[in-house]
Amino acid sequence: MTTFYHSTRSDSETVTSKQAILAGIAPDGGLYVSDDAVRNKLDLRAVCQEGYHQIARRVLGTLLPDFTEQEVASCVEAAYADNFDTPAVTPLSPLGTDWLLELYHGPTCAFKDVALQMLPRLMSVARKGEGRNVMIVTATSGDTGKAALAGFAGVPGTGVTVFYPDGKVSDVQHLQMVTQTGDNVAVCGIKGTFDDAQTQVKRIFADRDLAGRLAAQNVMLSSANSINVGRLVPQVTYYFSAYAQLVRTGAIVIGDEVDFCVPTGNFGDVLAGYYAKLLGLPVGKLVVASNSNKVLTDFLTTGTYDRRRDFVKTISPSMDILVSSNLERMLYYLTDGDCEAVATYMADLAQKGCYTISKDLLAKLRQTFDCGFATDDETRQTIRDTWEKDHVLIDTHTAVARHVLGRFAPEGRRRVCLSTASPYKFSADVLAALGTDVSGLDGFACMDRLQALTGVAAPAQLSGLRDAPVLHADVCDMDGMTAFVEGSCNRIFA
Ligand SMILES: N[C@@H](CCOP(=O)(O)O)C(=O)O
Repeated sequence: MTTFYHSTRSDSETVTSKQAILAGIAPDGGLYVSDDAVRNKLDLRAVCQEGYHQIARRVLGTLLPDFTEQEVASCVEAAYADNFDTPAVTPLSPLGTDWLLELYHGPTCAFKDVALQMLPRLMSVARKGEGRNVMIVTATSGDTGKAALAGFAGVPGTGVTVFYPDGKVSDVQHLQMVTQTGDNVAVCGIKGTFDDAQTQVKRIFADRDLAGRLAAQNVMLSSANSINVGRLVPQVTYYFSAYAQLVRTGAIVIGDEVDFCVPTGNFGDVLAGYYAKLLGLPVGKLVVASNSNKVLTDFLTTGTYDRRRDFVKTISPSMDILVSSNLERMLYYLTDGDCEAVATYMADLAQKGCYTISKDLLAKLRQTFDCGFATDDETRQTIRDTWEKDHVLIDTHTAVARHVLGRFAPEGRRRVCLSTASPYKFSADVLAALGTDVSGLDGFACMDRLQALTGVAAPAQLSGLRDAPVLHADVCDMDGMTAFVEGSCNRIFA
Protein backbone atom coordinates (compact mmCIF):
# COMPACT_ATOMS: atom_id res chain seq x y z
CA MET A 1 0.00 0.00 0.00
CA THR A 2 1.36 3.44 -0.89
CA THR A 3 1.26 5.87 1.98
CA PHE A 4 0.81 9.45 0.99
CA TYR A 5 2.17 12.62 2.44
CA HIS A 6 0.48 16.02 2.20
CA SER A 7 1.09 19.53 3.45
CA THR A 8 0.30 20.49 7.04
CA ARG A 9 -1.70 23.36 5.53
CA SER A 10 -3.84 21.43 3.05
CA ASP A 11 -4.57 17.78 2.30
CA SER A 12 -5.86 18.32 -1.23
CA GLU A 13 -2.64 17.24 -2.95
CA THR A 14 -0.80 14.10 -1.95
CA VAL A 15 2.68 12.84 -2.80
CA THR A 16 4.68 9.71 -2.04
CA SER A 17 7.44 9.87 0.56
CA LYS A 18 10.01 9.84 -2.24
CA GLN A 19 8.37 12.90 -3.78
CA ALA A 20 8.14 14.58 -0.36
CA ILE A 21 11.85 14.01 0.24
CA LEU A 22 12.77 15.36 -3.18
CA ALA A 23 10.61 18.47 -2.73
CA GLY A 24 11.76 19.14 0.86
CA ILE A 25 8.83 21.44 1.59
CA ALA A 26 5.25 21.54 0.25
CA PRO A 27 4.43 24.10 -2.47
CA ASP A 28 2.12 26.04 -0.11
CA GLY A 29 4.95 26.48 2.42
CA GLY A 30 3.63 23.74 4.74
CA LEU A 31 5.58 20.70 5.88
CA TYR A 32 4.86 17.20 4.64
CA VAL A 33 3.02 14.90 7.06
CA SER A 34 1.46 11.48 6.73
CA ASP A 35 -1.75 10.38 8.43
CA ASP A 36 -1.57 6.64 7.98
CA ALA A 37 2.20 5.94 8.34
CA VAL A 38 2.21 7.14 11.94
CA ARG A 39 -0.78 4.92 12.79
CA ASN A 40 1.39 1.82 12.47
CA LYS A 41 2.93 0.26 15.55
CA LEU A 42 6.39 -1.30 15.60
CA ASP A 43 6.84 -4.72 17.19
CA LEU A 44 8.52 -3.57 20.41
CA ARG A 45 9.54 -7.05 21.51
CA ALA A 46 11.39 -7.56 18.23
CA VAL A 47 12.92 -4.07 18.35
CA CYS A 48 14.36 -4.76 21.81
CA GLN A 49 16.37 -7.66 20.43
CA GLU A 50 17.73 -5.76 17.47
CA GLY A 51 20.78 -3.68 16.68
CA TYR A 52 20.75 -0.20 15.19
CA HIS A 53 20.64 -1.26 11.54
CA GLN A 54 17.66 -3.53 12.02
CA ILE A 55 15.74 -0.93 14.02
CA ALA A 56 16.50 1.71 11.37
CA ARG A 57 15.15 -0.63 8.68
CA ARG A 58 11.91 -1.05 10.63
CA VAL A 59 11.45 2.68 11.25
CA LEU A 60 12.25 3.74 7.69
CA GLY A 61 10.23 0.91 6.19
CA THR A 62 7.23 2.03 8.22
CA LEU A 63 7.42 5.77 7.68
CA LEU A 64 8.70 5.72 4.09
CA PRO A 65 6.77 2.73 2.72
CA ASP A 66 7.17 3.49 -0.98
CA PHE A 67 10.90 2.71 -0.60
CA THR A 68 11.38 -1.01 -1.24
CA GLU A 69 12.83 -3.22 1.48
CA GLN A 70 15.97 -3.52 -0.60
CA GLU A 71 16.26 0.25 -1.05
CA VAL A 72 15.87 0.85 2.69
CA ALA A 73 18.35 -1.89 3.57
CA SER A 74 21.04 -0.57 1.25
CA CYS A 75 20.57 3.02 2.51
CA VAL A 76 20.86 1.83 6.12
CA GLU A 77 23.96 -0.29 5.49
CA ALA A 78 25.72 2.60 3.73
CA ALA A 79 24.64 5.35 6.14
CA TYR A 80 25.68 3.56 9.33
CA ALA A 81 28.87 1.82 8.27
CA ASP A 82 32.29 2.74 9.62
CA ASN A 83 31.54 6.48 9.33
CA PHE A 84 30.31 6.23 12.94
CA ASP A 85 33.00 5.45 15.49
CA THR A 86 30.89 2.80 17.24
CA PRO A 87 28.71 -0.01 15.83
CA ALA A 88 26.03 1.03 18.32
CA VAL A 89 25.76 4.31 16.28
CA THR A 90 24.00 6.04 19.20
CA PRO A 91 25.21 4.34 22.41
CA LEU A 92 23.52 4.88 25.75
CA SER A 93 25.62 5.48 28.89
CA PRO A 94 24.67 5.99 32.53
CA LEU A 95 24.71 9.53 33.93
CA GLY A 96 23.94 9.62 37.63
CA THR A 97 20.51 8.10 38.00
CA ASP A 98 19.65 9.02 34.40
CA TRP A 99 21.01 8.00 31.00
CA LEU A 100 22.82 9.84 28.25
CA LEU A 101 22.01 9.05 24.63
CA GLU A 102 25.26 9.82 22.80
CA LEU A 103 24.32 11.16 19.40
CA TYR A 104 27.69 12.63 18.41
CA HIS A 105 29.61 9.60 17.12
CA GLY A 106 29.25 10.47 13.43
CA PRO A 107 31.63 12.25 11.06
CA THR A 108 30.79 15.82 12.17
CA CYS A 109 30.30 15.07 15.89
CA ALA A 110 26.64 16.15 16.14
CA PHE A 111 23.30 14.34 16.19
CA LYS A 112 22.56 15.70 12.73
CA ASP A 113 24.85 13.04 11.25
CA VAL A 114 22.36 10.31 12.10
CA ALA A 115 19.94 11.78 9.57
CA LEU A 116 22.36 13.50 7.24
CA GLN A 117 24.35 10.37 6.54
CA MET A 118 21.00 8.86 5.54
CA LEU A 119 19.25 11.69 3.64
CA PRO A 120 21.68 11.79 0.67
CA ARG A 121 21.10 8.05 0.21
CA LEU A 122 17.33 8.42 0.39
CA MET A 123 17.56 11.37 -2.00
CA SER A 124 19.62 9.37 -4.51
CA VAL A 125 16.99 6.61 -4.52
CA ALA A 126 14.16 9.15 -4.79
CA ARG A 127 15.95 10.89 -7.66
CA LYS A 128 16.00 7.77 -9.86
CA GLY A 129 14.12 8.62 -13.01
CA GLU A 130 13.85 12.26 -11.97
CA GLY A 131 16.47 13.53 -14.40
CA ARG A 132 16.96 16.92 -12.77
CA ASN A 133 19.92 17.79 -10.55
CA VAL A 134 19.02 18.71 -6.98
CA MET A 135 20.45 21.70 -5.11
CA ILE A 136 20.08 21.23 -1.36
CA VAL A 137 19.60 24.65 0.25
CA THR A 138 20.17 24.61 3.99
CA ALA A 139 20.01 27.10 6.85
CA THR A 140 22.06 26.30 9.91
CA SER A 141 22.59 27.62 13.40
CA GLY A 142 25.79 25.61 13.57
CA ASP A 143 25.45 21.83 13.32
CA THR A 144 23.13 21.03 10.42
CA GLY A 145 25.32 22.92 7.95
CA LYS A 146 28.45 20.85 8.39
CA ALA A 147 26.50 17.59 8.61
CA ALA A 148 24.69 18.44 5.34
CA LEU A 149 27.99 19.34 3.66
CA ALA A 150 29.60 16.11 4.82
CA GLY A 151 26.59 14.07 3.75
CA PHE A 152 26.10 15.56 0.29
CA ALA A 153 29.71 16.34 -0.73
CA GLY A 154 30.48 14.38 -3.87
CA VAL A 155 27.00 12.84 -4.20
CA PRO A 156 26.29 12.66 -7.98
CA GLY A 157 23.46 14.85 -9.25
CA THR A 158 23.33 16.95 -6.10
CA GLY A 159 24.81 20.20 -4.85
CA VAL A 160 24.59 21.67 -1.37
CA THR A 161 24.44 25.33 -0.36
CA VAL A 162 24.67 26.21 3.33
CA PHE A 163 23.84 29.55 4.95
CA TYR A 164 25.01 30.18 8.53
CA PRO A 165 24.58 33.31 10.71
CA ASP A 166 27.96 35.03 10.53
CA GLY A 167 29.51 35.49 13.98
CA LYS A 168 26.78 33.47 15.70
CA VAL A 169 28.17 29.92 15.53
CA SER A 170 31.11 28.53 17.54
CA ASP A 171 34.64 28.83 16.14
CA VAL A 172 34.83 25.09 15.54
CA GLN A 173 31.39 24.97 13.87
CA HIS A 174 32.49 27.84 11.63
CA LEU A 175 35.76 26.16 10.69
CA GLN A 176 34.01 22.86 10.03
CA MET A 177 31.90 24.58 7.37
CA VAL A 178 34.35 26.98 5.75
CA THR A 179 37.00 24.28 5.29
CA GLN A 180 34.61 21.87 3.51
CA THR A 181 36.10 20.44 0.33
CA GLY A 182 34.20 19.23 -2.75
CA ASP A 183 33.12 20.48 -6.15
CA ASN A 184 29.42 20.45 -5.33
CA VAL A 185 29.44 22.52 -2.12
CA ALA A 186 28.83 26.20 -1.38
CA VAL A 187 28.94 27.94 2.01
CA CYS A 188 27.96 31.51 2.84
CA GLY A 189 27.63 33.48 6.07
CA ILE A 190 24.68 35.83 6.36
CA LYS A 191 24.37 39.11 8.17
CA GLY A 192 21.54 38.12 10.46
CA THR A 193 20.31 35.30 12.66
CA PHE A 194 19.47 31.67 11.92
CA ASP A 195 15.81 32.71 11.78
CA ASP A 196 16.62 35.21 9.04
CA ALA A 197 18.45 32.50 7.10
CA GLN A 198 15.64 29.97 7.55
CA THR A 199 12.94 32.48 6.59
CA GLN A 200 14.81 33.48 3.45
CA VAL A 201 15.50 29.85 2.51
CA LYS A 202 11.75 29.16 2.75
CA ARG A 203 11.13 32.18 0.47
CA ILE A 204 13.68 30.78 -1.97
CA PHE A 205 11.75 27.50 -2.07
CA ALA A 206 8.55 29.44 -2.79
CA ASP A 207 10.13 31.65 -5.50
CA ARG A 208 8.40 30.50 -8.71
CA ASP A 209 10.56 32.73 -10.96
CA LEU A 210 13.71 31.22 -9.54
CA ALA A 211 12.25 27.73 -9.87
CA GLY A 212 11.53 28.45 -13.53
CA ARG A 213 15.05 29.69 -14.22
CA LEU A 214 16.57 26.69 -12.45
CA ALA A 215 14.24 24.26 -14.22
CA ALA A 216 15.55 25.61 -17.52
CA GLN A 217 18.98 24.47 -16.33
CA ASN A 218 17.59 21.12 -15.25
CA VAL A 219 17.90 21.93 -11.53
CA MET A 220 15.39 21.66 -8.69
CA LEU A 221 15.75 22.73 -5.05
CA SER A 222 15.39 20.65 -1.91
CA SER A 223 16.20 20.92 1.78
CA ALA A 224 18.47 19.22 4.31
CA ASN A 225 16.76 20.90 7.26
CA SER A 226 14.35 18.99 9.43
CA ILE A 227 11.49 20.55 7.45
CA ASN A 228 12.35 17.71 5.03
CA VAL A 229 10.63 14.53 6.17
CA GLY A 230 13.70 12.58 5.04
CA ARG A 231 15.68 14.43 7.71
CA LEU A 232 13.16 13.77 10.43
CA VAL A 233 12.39 10.09 9.96
CA PRO A 234 15.94 8.71 10.52
CA GLN A 235 16.01 10.47 13.89
CA VAL A 236 13.08 8.37 15.11
CA THR A 237 15.36 5.32 15.14
CA TYR A 238 17.52 6.42 18.05
CA TYR A 239 14.56 6.70 20.40
CA PHE A 240 13.75 3.04 19.77
CA SER A 241 17.43 2.12 19.98
CA ALA A 242 17.75 3.90 23.35
CA TYR A 243 14.75 1.98 24.64
CA ALA A 244 16.16 -1.33 23.40
CA GLN A 245 19.47 -0.58 25.11
CA LEU A 246 17.67 0.19 28.40
CA VAL A 247 15.87 -3.14 28.16
CA ARG A 248 19.10 -5.00 27.46
CA THR A 249 20.88 -3.42 30.44
CA GLY A 250 17.98 -4.51 32.64
CA ALA A 251 17.14 -0.90 33.57
CA ILE A 252 13.56 -1.41 32.33
CA VAL A 253 11.32 -4.20 31.16
CA ILE A 254 9.40 -4.05 27.91
CA GLY A 255 6.38 -1.82 28.34
CA ASP A 256 7.88 0.50 30.98
CA GLU A 257 7.55 4.16 30.06
CA VAL A 258 10.69 6.24 29.56
CA ASP A 259 11.08 10.05 29.60
CA PHE A 260 13.31 11.79 27.07
CA CYS A 261 14.76 15.26 27.58
CA VAL A 262 15.71 16.96 24.30
CA PRO A 263 17.68 20.17 23.82
CA THR A 264 15.97 21.67 20.80
CA GLY A 265 15.53 24.88 18.85
CA ASN A 266 13.81 23.87 15.62
CA PHE A 267 11.64 21.23 17.38
CA GLY A 268 12.77 18.52 14.91
CA ASP A 269 14.64 16.30 17.35
CA VAL A 270 11.85 16.22 19.92
CA LEU A 271 9.23 15.73 17.20
CA ALA A 272 11.13 12.59 16.17
CA GLY A 273 10.49 11.40 19.75
CA TYR A 274 6.80 12.13 19.29
CA TYR A 275 6.80 10.06 16.10
CA ALA A 276 8.41 7.24 18.09
CA LYS A 277 5.56 7.51 20.59
CA LEU A 278 3.00 7.37 17.77
CA LEU A 279 4.73 4.23 16.50
CA GLY A 280 4.21 2.57 19.87
CA LEU A 281 7.31 3.41 21.90
CA PRO A 282 6.29 3.68 25.58
CA VAL A 283 7.24 7.33 26.05
CA GLY A 284 6.29 9.02 29.33
CA LYS A 285 7.18 12.67 28.89
CA LEU A 286 9.11 14.45 26.17
CA VAL A 287 10.84 17.32 27.91
CA VAL A 288 11.61 20.26 25.63
CA ALA A 289 14.77 22.00 26.85
CA SER A 290 15.58 25.53 25.67
CA ASN A 291 18.28 28.10 26.31
CA SER A 292 17.44 31.77 26.95
CA ASN A 293 15.70 31.90 23.56
CA LYS A 294 12.87 30.23 25.44
CA VAL A 295 10.08 30.68 22.93
CA LEU A 296 9.15 26.97 23.26
CA THR A 297 9.11 27.04 27.07
CA ASP A 298 6.77 30.02 26.96
CA PHE A 299 4.54 28.38 24.36
CA LEU A 300 4.26 25.15 26.32
CA THR A 301 3.54 27.12 29.47
CA THR A 302 1.03 29.68 28.18
CA GLY A 303 -0.26 28.40 24.82
CA THR A 304 0.98 31.55 23.07
CA TYR A 305 3.81 31.27 20.60
CA ASP A 306 5.40 34.71 20.34
CA ARG A 307 8.53 35.30 18.32
CA ARG A 308 8.44 39.06 18.96
CA ARG A 309 11.28 39.17 21.43
CA ASP A 310 14.97 39.96 21.54
CA PHE A 311 17.26 37.35 20.10
CA VAL A 312 19.83 36.19 22.69
CA LYS A 313 23.27 35.00 21.61
CA THR A 314 24.04 32.12 23.96
CA ILE A 315 26.78 29.53 24.55
CA SER A 316 24.45 26.92 23.02
CA PRO A 317 24.28 28.58 19.57
CA SER A 318 22.68 25.69 17.70
CA MET A 319 19.52 26.42 19.72
CA ASP A 320 19.56 30.19 19.17
CA ILE A 321 16.26 30.00 17.31
CA LEU A 322 12.97 31.90 17.69
CA VAL A 323 10.95 30.26 14.91
CA SER A 324 10.75 26.52 15.54
CA SER A 325 9.75 25.16 12.15
CA ASN A 326 8.72 21.67 13.18
CA LEU A 327 6.20 22.85 15.71
CA GLU A 328 3.96 23.20 12.64
CA ARG A 329 3.90 19.41 12.30
CA MET A 330 3.06 19.05 15.99
CA LEU A 331 0.16 21.49 15.59
CA TYR A 332 -1.14 19.31 12.77
CA TYR A 333 -1.22 16.20 14.97
CA LEU A 334 -2.45 18.17 17.98
CA THR A 335 -5.47 19.45 16.05
CA ASP A 336 -6.21 15.96 14.70
CA GLY A 337 -5.19 17.03 11.23
CA ASP A 338 -6.96 20.38 11.00
CA CYS A 339 -5.01 21.88 8.06
CA GLU A 340 -7.06 25.06 8.10
CA ALA A 341 -6.24 25.73 11.73
CA VAL A 342 -2.55 25.07 11.11
CA ALA A 343 -2.56 27.41 8.10
CA THR A 344 -4.17 30.12 10.25
CA TYR A 345 -1.61 29.71 13.06
CA MET A 346 1.21 29.93 10.53
CA ALA A 347 -0.29 32.97 8.80
CA ASP A 348 -0.61 34.67 12.20
CA LEU A 349 2.98 33.81 13.03
CA ALA A 350 4.19 35.27 9.73
CA GLN A 351 2.01 38.40 9.82
CA LYS A 352 1.55 39.20 13.53
CA GLY A 353 4.53 37.34 14.97
CA CYS A 354 2.41 35.23 17.31
CA TYR A 355 -0.52 32.83 17.68
CA THR A 356 -2.39 31.26 20.58
CA ILE A 357 -3.83 27.76 20.89
CA SER A 358 -6.88 26.99 23.01
CA LYS A 359 -6.63 25.91 26.64
CA ASP A 360 -7.89 22.44 25.66
CA LEU A 361 -5.18 22.04 23.03
CA LEU A 362 -2.53 23.22 25.48
CA ALA A 363 -3.73 20.69 28.05
CA LYS A 364 -3.58 17.97 25.39
CA LEU A 365 -0.06 19.01 24.42
CA ARG A 366 1.05 18.97 28.04
CA GLN A 367 -0.05 15.35 28.41
CA THR A 368 3.08 14.50 26.44
CA PHE A 369 5.37 17.52 26.60
CA ASP A 370 7.08 19.18 29.53
CA CYS A 371 9.48 22.07 29.23
CA GLY A 372 12.08 24.28 30.81
CA PHE A 373 15.07 26.45 30.01
CA ALA A 374 18.59 27.12 31.21
CA THR A 375 20.47 30.40 31.26
CA ASP A 376 24.13 30.43 30.24
CA ASP A 377 25.18 30.51 33.90
CA GLU A 378 23.01 27.48 34.66
CA THR A 379 24.46 25.75 31.60
CA ARG A 380 28.03 26.38 32.77
CA GLN A 381 27.23 25.21 36.28
CA THR A 382 25.73 21.98 34.89
CA ILE A 383 28.82 21.29 32.77
CA ARG A 384 30.98 21.78 35.86
CA ASP A 385 28.78 19.67 38.16
CA THR A 386 28.52 16.88 35.61
CA TRP A 387 32.29 16.78 35.23
CA GLU A 388 33.05 17.01 38.95
CA LYS A 389 30.33 14.65 40.21
CA ASP A 390 29.90 12.20 37.35
CA HIS A 391 33.17 12.58 35.49
CA VAL A 392 31.32 12.97 32.20
CA LEU A 393 32.19 15.82 29.85
CA ILE A 394 29.11 17.27 28.14
CA ASP A 395 28.62 20.05 25.61
CA THR A 396 26.64 23.22 26.19
CA HIS A 397 23.42 21.94 24.53
CA THR A 398 23.44 18.69 26.48
CA ALA A 399 24.01 20.74 29.62
CA VAL A 400 20.86 22.76 28.88
CA ALA A 401 18.92 19.50 28.74
CA ARG A 402 20.51 18.10 31.87
CA HIS A 403 19.77 21.26 33.80
CA VAL A 404 16.12 21.21 32.71
CA LEU A 405 15.75 17.50 33.45
CA GLY A 406 17.22 18.07 36.92
CA ARG A 407 14.25 20.27 37.76
CA PHE A 408 11.77 17.42 37.40
CA ALA A 409 11.20 14.56 39.81
CA PRO A 410 11.68 11.20 38.00
CA GLU A 411 8.12 10.05 38.77
CA GLY A 412 9.33 6.46 38.82
CA ARG A 413 10.34 6.44 35.15
CA ARG A 414 13.79 6.02 33.62
CA ARG A 415 15.01 9.21 32.00
CA VAL A 416 17.18 9.68 28.95
CA CYS A 417 18.93 12.94 28.19
CA LEU A 418 19.81 13.41 24.52
CA SER A 419 23.46 14.39 24.15
CA THR A 420 23.51 16.18 20.84
CA ALA A 421 27.12 17.20 20.17
CA SER A 422 30.73 16.66 21.15
CA PRO A 423 31.92 19.09 23.84
CA TYR A 424 34.88 19.82 21.59
CA LYS A 425 32.64 21.71 19.17
CA PHE A 426 32.31 24.27 21.96
CA SER A 427 35.75 23.94 23.56
CA ALA A 428 36.13 27.53 24.80
CA ASP A 429 32.77 27.63 26.58
CA VAL A 430 33.15 24.14 28.03
CA LEU A 431 36.68 24.90 29.24
CA ALA A 432 35.52 28.19 30.76
CA ALA A 433 32.67 26.34 32.49
CA LEU A 434 35.26 24.08 34.12
CA GLY A 435 36.90 27.15 35.61
CA THR A 436 39.75 27.96 33.21
CA ASP A 437 40.32 31.57 32.17
CA VAL A 438 40.09 31.34 28.38
CA SER A 439 40.86 34.96 27.59
CA GLY A 440 43.53 35.17 24.91
CA LEU A 441 43.20 31.48 24.01
CA ASP A 442 42.09 30.56 20.49
CA GLY A 443 39.72 27.65 19.78
CA PHE A 444 42.49 25.10 19.35
CA ALA A 445 44.38 26.20 22.45
CA CYS A 446 41.09 25.67 24.31
CA MET A 447 40.73 22.24 22.71
CA ASP A 448 44.24 21.26 23.83
CA ARG A 449 43.69 22.57 27.36
CA LEU A 450 40.34 20.81 27.64
CA GLN A 451 41.93 17.55 26.58
CA ALA A 452 44.84 17.96 29.00
CA LEU A 453 42.50 18.88 31.85
CA THR A 454 39.97 16.09 31.40
CA GLY A 455 41.85 13.31 29.60
CA VAL A 456 38.88 13.03 27.23
CA ALA A 457 40.25 12.81 23.68
CA ALA A 458 39.18 15.43 21.14
CA PRO A 459 37.76 13.81 17.98
CA ALA A 460 40.40 13.76 15.23
CA GLN A 461 38.03 15.36 12.74
CA LEU A 462 37.82 18.43 15.01
CA SER A 463 41.44 18.70 16.14
CA GLY A 464 42.51 18.19 12.50
CA LEU A 465 40.71 21.39 11.50
CA ARG A 466 43.68 23.47 12.64
CA ASP A 467 45.59 22.50 9.49
CA ALA A 468 42.67 22.76 7.06
CA PRO A 469 42.65 25.67 4.58
CA VAL A 470 39.66 28.03 4.61
CA LEU A 471 37.88 27.57 1.26
CA HIS A 472 34.69 29.62 1.73
CA ALA A 473 34.77 33.28 2.73
CA ASP A 474 31.47 34.60 1.31
CA VAL A 475 29.12 36.61 3.49
CA CYS A 476 25.92 38.23 2.20
CA ASP A 477 22.81 39.86 3.57
CA MET A 478 19.38 38.23 3.35
CA ASP A 479 18.68 39.90 0.03
CA GLY A 480 21.77 38.33 -1.49
CA MET A 481 20.84 34.75 -0.68
CA THR A 482 18.82 34.04 -3.83
CA ALA A 483 21.66 35.23 -6.06
CA PHE A 484 24.11 33.11 -4.08
CA VAL A 485 21.97 30.00 -4.60
CA GLU A 486 21.59 30.71 -8.30
CA GLY A 487 25.32 31.37 -8.66
CA SER A 488 26.09 28.09 -6.87
CA CYS A 489 23.74 26.20 -9.20
CA ASN A 490 25.40 27.78 -12.23
CA ARG A 491 28.86 26.86 -10.98
CA ILE A 492 28.09 23.35 -9.76
CA PHE A 493 25.76 22.15 -12.52
CA ALA A 494 27.37 24.01 -15.45
N1 LIG B 1 19.99 23.49 15.22
C1 LIG B 1 20.12 23.46 13.81
C2 LIG B 1 19.22 24.46 13.15
C3 LIG B 1 18.58 23.87 11.95
O1 LIG B 1 17.65 22.96 12.41
P1 LIG B 1 17.25 21.65 11.63
O2 LIG B 1 16.36 20.94 12.56
O3 LIG B 1 16.57 22.08 10.43
O4 LIG B 1 18.48 20.90 11.35
C4 LIG B 1 21.57 23.62 13.39
O5 LIG B 1 22.44 23.32 14.19
O6 LIG B 1 21.84 24.04 12.28
